[in-house]
Amino acid sequence: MPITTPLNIVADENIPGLEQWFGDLGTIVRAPGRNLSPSQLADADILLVRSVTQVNEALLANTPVRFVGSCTIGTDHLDTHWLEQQGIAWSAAPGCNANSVVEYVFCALAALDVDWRGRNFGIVGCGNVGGSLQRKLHALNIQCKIYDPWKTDNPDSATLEEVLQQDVICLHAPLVKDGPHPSLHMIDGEALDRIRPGAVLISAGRGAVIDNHALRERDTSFTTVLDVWENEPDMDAELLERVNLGSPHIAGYSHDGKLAGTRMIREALNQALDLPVAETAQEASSASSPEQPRLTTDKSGFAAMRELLLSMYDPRQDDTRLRAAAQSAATGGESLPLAFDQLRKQYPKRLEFSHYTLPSSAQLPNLDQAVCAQLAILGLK
Ligand SMILES: NC(=O)C1=CN([C@@H]2O[C@H](COP(=O)(O)OP(=O)(O)OC[C@H]3O[C@@H](n4cnc5c(N)ncnc54)[C@H](O)[C@@H]3O)[C@@H](O)[C@H]2O)C=CC1
Ligand SMILES: O=C(O)C(=O)[C@H](O)COP(=O)(O)O
Repeated sequence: MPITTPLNIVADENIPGLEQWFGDLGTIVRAPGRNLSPSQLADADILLVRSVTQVNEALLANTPVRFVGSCTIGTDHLDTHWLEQQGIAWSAAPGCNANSVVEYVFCALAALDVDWRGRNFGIVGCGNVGGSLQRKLHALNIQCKIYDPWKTDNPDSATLEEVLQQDVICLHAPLVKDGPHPSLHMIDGEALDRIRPGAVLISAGRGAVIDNHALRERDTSFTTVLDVWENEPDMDAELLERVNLGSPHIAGYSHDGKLAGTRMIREALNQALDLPVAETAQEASSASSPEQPRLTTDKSGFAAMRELLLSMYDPRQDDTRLRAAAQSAATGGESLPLAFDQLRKQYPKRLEFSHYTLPSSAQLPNLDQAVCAQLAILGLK
């Protein structure tokens, strides 16, 4: 159905680049996404959300909303079946921050001082995130096994049991509650017991893919990295004490990934409602990236690679902030759910590796060619 501008747009206040990408279309009202109510949508044509807004009949019934855009990869917060039944167009942003999550995986391993060379990886869920991780591992000559019940023709395809036997296990499955391959609590107590002592488990898909209670109750002999938690933002503070590295669901929070999400939703809206691309948005998208500080290290080998990666992004800072928030909540400060959301809202600007230039051998004589080649595979220019 043809649509005329100006439009009324209601958007999660945490979506960056709203003005550049949607400013030409009409009025933008920003609101906290976690508690959006139907009354805020009484005049809205377009609803723009991130993953914290449950978009369903309870929110949208009897509102004029005709397009819902989620500037995220995940779609488990959208009742897509109901939206389609109602003829409300919708889109998410597949792959928008996949590279950010892959970089998070390598930086988490660097933070834990786990040299990934010579280790075998297992990946659960081989879409944009898992597939990109698999390609990087192949390029780095690292073996991996994949469990993805919808992609059994993958050359690295394996059973979940085999994947859980690897040295580094990365969970990148979406949250699926029904159908032939649900992922809800796919990593239950029995699955956790299969993980080998000394292995590393990294969870950066959705929290409830792991049974958090089962994980908390176990005396695990493997290293655990959790970016996502069951019942966010009301995460289990006791579980945080048990994990080696924790963060408030920010694996995908590179500046690039967030802006890509906003851009992709504008493109999807253009398609759905037959709208032109905003000129200002085209200008914004071609803006060059700011000058980055020169990377430096006097180390060699993996120690050098580790130091360089952590100087671009160090997940231990996310861990420290989350633990401080949990500690403060336990001693009468701001509640952990509020603090969890605040940490995400005030997240520092994090740029992907591609913004950084590989140091030349003249600049860093201790850096051998093999490490330079690996850094290039990881995305440095
Ligand atoms: N921590 C964070 O900040 C972020 C988390 N995510 C989460 O990661 C998930 C994956 O992202 P993408 O790879 O981009 O999604 P995608 O949709 O491209 O790929 C998901 C893959 O998982 C597979 N899958 C579905 N059910 C499965 C099951 N039961 N077991 C194993 N694999 C299963 C699918 O076949 C598909 O290949 C998203 O759905 C989202 O929930 C995404 C971005 C950032
Ligand atoms: O894209 C996804 O899917 C994610 O998990 C996002 O990175 C989560 O970010 P918010 O939508 O919760 O801001």
